[in-house]
Amino acid sequence: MSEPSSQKAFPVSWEQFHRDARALSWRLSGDRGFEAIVCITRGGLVPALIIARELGIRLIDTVCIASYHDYKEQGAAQILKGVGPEVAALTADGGTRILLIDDLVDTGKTARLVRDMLPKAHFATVYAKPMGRPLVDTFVTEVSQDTWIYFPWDLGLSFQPPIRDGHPG
Ligand SMILES: O=P(O)(O)OC[C@H]1O[C@H](OP(=O)(O)OP(=O)(O)O)[C@H](O)[C@@H]1O
Ligand SMILES: O=c1[nH]c(=O)c2nc[nH]c2[nH]1
Ligand SMILES: [Mg+2]
Repeated sequence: MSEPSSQKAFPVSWEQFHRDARALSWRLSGDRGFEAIVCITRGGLVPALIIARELGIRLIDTVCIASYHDYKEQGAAQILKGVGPEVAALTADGGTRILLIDDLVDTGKTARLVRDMLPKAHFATVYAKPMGRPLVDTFVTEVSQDTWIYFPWDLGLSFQPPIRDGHPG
């Protein structure tokens, strides 16, 4: 997906991401019987660490999907790797004891692919946009469809021109 300049920017710091992933952990806590986390790489790796730590889940696997090949073009979504044998053993009932994690749902294309693989898994994301929201069971913050979320692992420190010099923000 492109990141047009007309989109609103929602930059997220490491501290804020940690706080939001913890808030998601709170929403997922309680006696829910999750035995494994499956995170959708790569963005799901970071919240999966935080959620696994908070919920005490040690069996963690990945579904590797490549759908946005760079910041300009959205390529066809491709599953590069499915779950391994330990998690596959939990899929006979559709995956009710599996917690699926991603950083965000946008159009829902990625979520739909994974839902097809694990239809009864609980799907949780930190952020959600309206188009993808119906595919997510639990999330923390919704942003508008025309908002681009900037994750801390994609950002760096840079000079900010003073607002009076025409800073776009
Ligand atoms: O709802 P969608 O429109 O499918 O978009 C959401 C997906 O896009 C991003 O991943 P991306 O494919 O950019 O790869 P990455 O996680 O490796 O950065 C994000 O991490 C989600 O997985
Ligand atoms: O860094 C990102 N921010 C987003 O808002 C987004 N939507 C799809 N893929 C995305 N990646
Ligand atoms: Mg991703």
